[in-house]
Amino acid sequence: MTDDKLKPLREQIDAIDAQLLDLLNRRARVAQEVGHVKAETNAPVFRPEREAQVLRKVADNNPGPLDSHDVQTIFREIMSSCRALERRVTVAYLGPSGTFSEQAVYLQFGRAVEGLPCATIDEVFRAAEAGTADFGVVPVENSSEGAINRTLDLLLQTTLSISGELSIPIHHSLMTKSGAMDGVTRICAHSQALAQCQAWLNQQYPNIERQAVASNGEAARLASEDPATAAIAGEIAGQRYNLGIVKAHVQDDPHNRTRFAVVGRLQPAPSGKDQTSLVLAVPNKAGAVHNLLAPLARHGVSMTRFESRPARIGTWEYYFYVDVEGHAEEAKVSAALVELRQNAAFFKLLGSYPFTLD
Ligand SMILES: O=C(O)C(=O)C[C@]1(C(=O)O)C=C[C@@H](O)C=C1
Repeated sequence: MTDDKLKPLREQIDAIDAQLLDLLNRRARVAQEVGHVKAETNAPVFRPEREAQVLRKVADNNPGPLDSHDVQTIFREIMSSCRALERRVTVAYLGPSGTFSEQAVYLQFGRAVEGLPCATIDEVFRAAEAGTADFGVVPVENSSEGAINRTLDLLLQTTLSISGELSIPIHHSLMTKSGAMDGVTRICAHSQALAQCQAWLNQQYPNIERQAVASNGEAARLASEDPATAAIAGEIAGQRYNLGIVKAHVQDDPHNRTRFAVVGRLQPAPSGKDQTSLVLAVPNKAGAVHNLLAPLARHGVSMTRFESRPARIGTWEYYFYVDVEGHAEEAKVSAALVELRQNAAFFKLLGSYPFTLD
């Protein structure tokens, strides 16, 4: 009875799927042509500003009933597959596979990329600097634990630019080989994850040793090899290493998120809604920071982030990591940057890129 009713509806879906398939391949053939044009001039395959515009447009024009975020996810994958026909880009990230960094790679680039897992954040930068990877994806900041200091230090030294950013929810699970805690003598995770679950661990397992390891993915791998080791990691890492969940969502803050930056040699053109990141330092005098930032207000440029980090040269001096709204090529941003550069003891433009955070 139900099947009788379903049959004509499924026939409609089949007919629409055939049209979609045809349209998708027509789009792919045009992308191939774009690829040929780019190859003639050695132009970059990945154009984040164009992808951001396509995604904004489909969300703006979406009549429903599909949710706009879901439509964007579909189009992200369509563009990823089309891009891969031009050339498959390689993206380095903090591995092993199963980490939140890997998840961030797929969220930003879609699935049709070559992921290159690296053992450390330093290696991610090196891979992109050496050209082994086209881009690197690195964690910048966690909503409960603050800045990822190693990334901030490397951004200061690198020749790469920031070409994009994204933020993803971070849900940690406690996992073991058996799915239970019997016989477990240590809990492994990245130091950030241990910090993000500290209150819960103090309450539930105050007497089990905690060990910081290179990544949550590495913790999951260790737990898969040793029944006396538990891992705190994302569920994807647990699935990859066949772990059982002892308890899901053990992070102290249920809204825990991490912001990632995409680094590479590419400097994206303006997309219409962009953000610019820079690092500044001022001489250690009263009012210096206030004076330093005055050009932003004067030119009507909004600051969206301000983070300080000790310069570690023995005196109380700081580097300031600043994000502002707009692209460095926009007149008012460019004018403010010229003045900021004049006032600062140190000035480094990290990059302008499409604004994508919610
Ligand atoms: O417009 C381009 O430059 C393309 O290569 C096409 C396309 C797409 O599929 O829409 C694919 C890759 C780029 O990153 C941007 C967009």
